Amino acid sequence: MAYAHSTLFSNTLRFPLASFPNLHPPSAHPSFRPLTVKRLVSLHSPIKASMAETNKNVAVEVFEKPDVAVSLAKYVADLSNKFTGERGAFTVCLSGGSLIKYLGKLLEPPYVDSLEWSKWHVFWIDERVVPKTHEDSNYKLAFDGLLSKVPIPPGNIYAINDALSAEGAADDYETCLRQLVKNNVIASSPVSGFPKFDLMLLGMGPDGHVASLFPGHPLVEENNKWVTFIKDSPKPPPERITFTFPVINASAYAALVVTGTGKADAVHSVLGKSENSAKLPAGLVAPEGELKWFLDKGAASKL
Ligand SMILES: O=C1O[C@H](COP(=O)(O)O)[C@@H](O)[C@H](O)[C@H]1O
Repeated sequence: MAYAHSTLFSNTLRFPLASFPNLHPPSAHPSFRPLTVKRLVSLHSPIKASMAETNKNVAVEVFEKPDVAVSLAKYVADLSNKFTGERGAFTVCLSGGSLIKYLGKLLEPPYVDSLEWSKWHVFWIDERVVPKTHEDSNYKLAFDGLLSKVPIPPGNIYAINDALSAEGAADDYETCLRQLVKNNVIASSPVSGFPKFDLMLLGMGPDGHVASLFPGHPLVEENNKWVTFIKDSPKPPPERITFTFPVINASAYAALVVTGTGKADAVHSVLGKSENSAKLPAGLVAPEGELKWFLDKGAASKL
């Protein structure tokens, strides 16, 4: 088994549908659900936009860099309150990379003392197949930066089994998730049958990858497994496990937290008017519920 350590906005301005054409993922993708822009809203100095289809929303917000963390903390806290109140548990999935530092405001008042940390269940959307003490470990990053500082029961923190091969760790993590769905800790999507996590917190690489789903890699097309593995990741380390798109896209809420000018091209490819970008993995994120992009001005500089 895997280790257990171990809103929307008032309309002020409308933009044409064509403003974010690349949010329409390729129809061949198993998780494809077309998005239709219902409204885009621009408020105060940050760009604030919201797009919605009948039963889902996509919002894009652009902040001054320090405000990314402020807004993200409020967003996570609101969802924690919602789900702990409604179902007595909050299932939240973390990425590695730059995301963790943007969660730092959760360690400050009012959140640190008011959130029901004991009801959190924490998972990894992707993990590197390295020991949990290794500098490349997404678990270590999150544990050192967040999880060790809040009273989440150790049994509610689901790290991968770092004693296994990549393939073994992916199978083991999926087995763990299946058991938690059986026990109703994780909800199940009535639409797809895949596990329905309350919140996915995603980052995006400069190449447009999310989780360990890289552009052009066959894993992007995986539509049966819940968790899979990669041994040839273009970004080191090469061996990783990752949630598949059907799991990412079954979630109730998903956030993409993307900062820096180095990601502006990929952001433009997904959200802008570029022709060939819909194939980037970030453009395939389409949760059953709501998707929100948290961008800083650098990442949004080419929109
Ligand atoms: O390798 C990874 O990269 C992505 C993006 O990381 P960032 O540092 O550019 O934000 C991350 O979301 C993923 O979890 C990680 O394994």
